[in-house]
Amino acid sequence: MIEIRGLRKTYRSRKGSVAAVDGVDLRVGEGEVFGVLGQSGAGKSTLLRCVNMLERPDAGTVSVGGLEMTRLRRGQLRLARHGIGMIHQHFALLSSRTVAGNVAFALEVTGAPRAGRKQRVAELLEMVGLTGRAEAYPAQLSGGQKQRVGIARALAARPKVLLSDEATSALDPETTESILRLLHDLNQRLGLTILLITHEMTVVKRICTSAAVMRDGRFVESGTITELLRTPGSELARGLFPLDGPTEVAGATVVDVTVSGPEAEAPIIAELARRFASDVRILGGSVERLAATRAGRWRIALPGAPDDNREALKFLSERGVVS
Ligand SMILES: Nc1ncnc2c1ncn2[C@@H]1O[C@H](COP(=O)(O)OP(=O)(O)OP(=O)(O)O)[C@@H](O)[C@H]1O
Repeated sequence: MIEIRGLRKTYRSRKGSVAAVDGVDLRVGEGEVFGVLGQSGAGKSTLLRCVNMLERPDAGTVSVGGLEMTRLRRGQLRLARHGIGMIHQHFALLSSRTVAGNVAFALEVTGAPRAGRKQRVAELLEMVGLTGRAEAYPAQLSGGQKQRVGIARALAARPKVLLSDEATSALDPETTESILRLLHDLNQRLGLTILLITHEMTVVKRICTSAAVMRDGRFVESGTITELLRTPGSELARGLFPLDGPTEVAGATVVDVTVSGPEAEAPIIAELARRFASDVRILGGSVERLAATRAGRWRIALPGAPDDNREALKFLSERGVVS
């Protein structure tokens, strides 16, 4: 649905130049929720804004739903943007318009026929759980409600793709959860493809089926969550499941084990104890439900040196990632 190849964008000023996006390749399949995680200044916003051409890339190609965005003329681009909704960290609502007025505005801009607008606004407000707040003004709404208006507005033209620019960063944890639930629900109900940028691991954990870590304009790792969990040393896997517990134990071999999918439900540690190491100790870990899969990660101590545990380590490697 979204395909980006060799994307570059450099900002030049008197102080010098910054390669905000420095050669990014990205593919987001239809119905996928792809999260780009990175710290401030990593280039996430620039990348996102290159998808709907709010920023013009210096090099590379961006195609959305098969349309090569970099080649479109102004009029064509305006039409193409109707198929790409966008939501923002600070909501970007019109303060002088009511909730219904904000949503209706999006319909006006896209040239939707006047006759059906009222009904469509009601439909959109229902979809985001704001029925009953149609006549309120943005100043009378909570942060979560404002973002719901932002989402309704972004979906007005029935886009296939939603771009989310730190949509939950200004919200408290509970409200973040409810907005992520709504986005997940819309993804499932409408088959909406979502590309989001965030600096919060929780967002990736809750709704992303794939993710990338961006640093200094580049992706340092990228893949489906399941693939990343199976990649030894993956930063994202570590971030999704921070492990506490000591990394060294005298007289024992300490290993981290990551499993996903059906393996996360299997009694792996019990089987390990029964077959190889009855004195195995769990030092830390958890099993969690991610958007795409169920996964578990444990730090365990096996009595003896690695050589004494060769069979046990082989058993673990066959079932998950051992690092
Ligand atoms: N319009 C601009 N002019 C000059 N430099 C810019 C411009 N926009 C972004 N930059 C620079 O490009 C780099 C990437 O910025 P970008 O906003 O894309 O990162 P980000 O990961 O989204 O961070 P943040 O979450 O803080 O916005 C930064 O060094 C930033 O200062």
